[in-house]
Amino acid sequence: MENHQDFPDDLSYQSGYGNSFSSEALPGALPPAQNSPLLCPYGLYAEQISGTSFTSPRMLNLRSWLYRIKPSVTHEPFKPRVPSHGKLVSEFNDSNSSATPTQLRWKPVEIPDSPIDFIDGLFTVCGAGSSFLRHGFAIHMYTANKSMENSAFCSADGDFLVVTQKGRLWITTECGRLQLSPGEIAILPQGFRFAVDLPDGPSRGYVAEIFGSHFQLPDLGPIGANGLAAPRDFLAPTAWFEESHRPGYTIVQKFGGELFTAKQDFSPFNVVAWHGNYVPFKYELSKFCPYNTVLIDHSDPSINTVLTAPTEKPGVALLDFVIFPPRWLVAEHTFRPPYYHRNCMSEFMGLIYGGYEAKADGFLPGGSSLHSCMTPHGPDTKTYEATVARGNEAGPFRIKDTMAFMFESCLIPRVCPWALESPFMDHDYYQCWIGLRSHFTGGGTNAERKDIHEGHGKAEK
Ligand SMILES: O=C(O)Cc1cc(O)ccc1O
Ligand SMILES: [Fe+2]
Repeated sequence: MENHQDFPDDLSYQSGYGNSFSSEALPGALPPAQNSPLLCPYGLYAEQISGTSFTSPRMLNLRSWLYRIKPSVTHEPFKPRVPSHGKLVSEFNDSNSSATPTQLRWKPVEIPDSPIDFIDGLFTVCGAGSSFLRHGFAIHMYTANKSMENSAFCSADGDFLVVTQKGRLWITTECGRLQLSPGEIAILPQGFRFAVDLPDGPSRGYVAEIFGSHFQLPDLGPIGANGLAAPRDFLAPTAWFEESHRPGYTIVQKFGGELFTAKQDFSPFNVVAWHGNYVPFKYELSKFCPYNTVLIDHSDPSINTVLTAPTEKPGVALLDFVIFPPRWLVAEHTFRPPYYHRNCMSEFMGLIYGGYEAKADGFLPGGSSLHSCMTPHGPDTKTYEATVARGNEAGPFRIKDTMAFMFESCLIPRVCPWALESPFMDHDYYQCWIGLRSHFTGGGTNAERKDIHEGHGKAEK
């Protein structure tokens, strides 16, 4: 039995990142004046899900109240899943991953022909820190070709930010349903149960999971009150429930990177009404309103931050989600592609569609790259040569039909062995820079240079 085949085209959503929502699938299902009445309307159970400690400051406090047919606790004990998954990591150490300063790049991972759902198709590429210590992140990818069957997934470890790259996902959550197409992202917060159906068959994408922090919209500083990702473009689901008897229904819970299963005989999508601010969202990346340089020089990519998961240090992200969307390049006498650089933050990149402005070849939709802390990187030789050949007079140019993104973290990722040994690893990545020639015009001996500097010039000697 597939999960939930019948998503209507006109699913309704509620808008506004960070809002406090309320939603009823049956009129009057929300208790009017309190969260936890002795008896709830329709005989529902009240259940709270907390995404922050009870005592977190009001500005940061995240929680929702779910009114459901049976509470989540109604299940048999959790048991380690058989077969265990084996390719999910949530506490990165030298027994399961290794760090390397080498520039890494992967070709798009092929979606297998044999049946595989979102859970089994998920694998950790790299990450840092620990879900147990509530500080860290994991970057996963998934390839799947079939819907989850009679089961729901849940990460107790962290929030999922899902970037679909190929194939739509229909995601049923406890708060309602989300339809996700390539070019859209979903935030599925820690602890929420969800099921992934694949209406188009094969699907591939990226997931950033964060431990101990939640995504916020970035401050806009001098940009002002508008721009970048607008809160109203983030869509939360509306309440939807099913009251079906589902013998053998399995909750698959990711807990400390291990999978556990618990059986129950009903669907977990039995929430008839809910209210609160701890909710799943989706966002269409084409709605992003980019700001950028209008005269000279290349802006730092932080200007394109969609969401940021902060650490306790001001301005230092556990994980930033940054995009490189279509936009005009207009800077004068400027090297317009990304500059060559080394960064104390680590940069994982993916490509959803089109090409990426810093790489003429080799970085393909569905592929990825990792440039860790202080690892030098920048445009490939072809991009450099073509940019310089275009010269200073390049007019306004519109970057079109592309969507690349970056997960940027202050923590240094360790890479999982299956990612390092992957057949999709591009072992020749370094070659893309090897051809960068010296264009240095100040050659000669120090004495000759001194002469030139003092105006005697070489020819006069
Ligand atoms: O490395 C990358 O391609 C990402 C990136 C893009 C950019 O425009 C400036 C800095 C940066 O790290
Ligand atoms: Fe970079």
